Amino acid sequence: MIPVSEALDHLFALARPLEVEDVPLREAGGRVLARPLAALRDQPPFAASAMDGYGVTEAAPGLAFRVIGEAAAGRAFPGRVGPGEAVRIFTGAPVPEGVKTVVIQEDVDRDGDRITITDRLGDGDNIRPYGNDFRAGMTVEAPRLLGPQDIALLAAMNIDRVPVTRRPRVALISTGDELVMPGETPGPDQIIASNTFGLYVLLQQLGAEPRLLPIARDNEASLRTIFGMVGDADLVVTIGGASVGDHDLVARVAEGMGLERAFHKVAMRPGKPLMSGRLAEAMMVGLPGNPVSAMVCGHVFLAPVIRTMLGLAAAPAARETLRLAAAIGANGPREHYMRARITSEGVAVFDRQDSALLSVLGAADVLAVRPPNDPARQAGAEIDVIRL
Ligand SMILES: Nc1nc2c(c(=O)[nH]1)N[C@H]1C(S)=C(S)[C@@H](COP(=O)(O)OP(=O)(O)OC[C@H]3O[C@@H](n4cnc5c(N)ncnc54)[C@H](O)[C@@H]3O)O[C@H]1N2
Ligand code: MOO
Repeated sequence: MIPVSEALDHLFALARPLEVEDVPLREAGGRVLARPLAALRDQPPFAASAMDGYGVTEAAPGLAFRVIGEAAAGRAFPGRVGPGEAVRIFTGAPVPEGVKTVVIQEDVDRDGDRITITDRLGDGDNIRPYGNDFRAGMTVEAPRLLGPQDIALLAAMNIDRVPVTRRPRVALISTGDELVMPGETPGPDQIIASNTFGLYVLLQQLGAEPRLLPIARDNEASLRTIFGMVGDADLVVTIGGASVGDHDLVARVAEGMGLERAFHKVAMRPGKPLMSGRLAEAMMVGLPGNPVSAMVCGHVFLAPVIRTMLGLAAAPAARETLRLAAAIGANGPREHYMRARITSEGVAVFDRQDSALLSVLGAADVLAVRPPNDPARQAGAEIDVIRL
């Protein structure tokens, strides 16, 4: 058994960053920017009014002006504004030549084409200077996971196609005679393939392209057949059959098909029988079958692997340090990822930690991480958590 950190090092060495593809801007959300992008223009491309009001050469309570025209967003006032003159102006409009300040309309009395500034004058000139948001050439750096705000910025920079890292293709193989798909009618000794679907969605959320392969049965021929269907997957993930039982055949069959194994068994709870290696062009990760073990390994190992393939920094799942809501007992020799919930009192670790309990995992919002041989802890003690 190797420690979690060593397993992650092996996984990072196996995970290859994928190639770059260009996508239309609106499809770039949730993708990883692969190369820096530079703004193609200045923003705003003219000094712009920040308010609805009147553009004037100077402003003070009591000053009066004659309104000589209008400037709206997308329709500039063509002339120059001189002393005693005002231009009706709207938010986003180019500020005409000569205008030094925009007086908001709430601070003005209007009578026909005459305005008089009242004594309620606010601060500032209400003018956004030319290029004060960004200038042409300003860059958005890569790698970067693009969110809605980034897309808005890239659009303003007039970028319509975005170089992103290709989505990793992940083949998901469930194994076991006992499994049927959700919606099917299980026999009396069968259960529903559940973590398969949890992992599918996790992978999707990570920016991968998961593919569900048919369930492999607990015999070598069936496993070989399904392994033969992984096609051009970058990552092959098996679920179950990873342990030491007579029907746990994944390692043997994968090795028969050329798996160069990097490790098998990690000193963690749950997730001990994890394995990984290289299988022809793909990377393979064999997850334990227990539903919580598979999902925990998804967060602890698959998520960092997918991020690495997407070109993001090879780093373990992010942790935060919080405080325990109640005392917990000593930990054993394996790093323990305990299902827990954040409450107003702190991190409440659930009593029931069996790795088959999806209902408990469903009620959890964090994994509380206990180092190997961590002594008993009192309420209020610090504890690291990984958000689910
Ligand atoms: N003698 C030992 N027995 C076990 C050990 C051990 O070290 N020595 N390790 C235990 C640990 S830890 C785990 S975790 C499990 C993992 O076993 P496998 O990876 O071989 O998984 P299976 O035996 O195939 O299944 C375990 C459990 O999970 C259910 N399962 C499997 N796939 C799915 C799925 N896609 N969706 C829902 N449920 C699934 C399966 O029916 C079993 O109940 O081994 C321990 N045993
Ligand atoms: O991964 Mo196993 O759950 O440690 O029960």
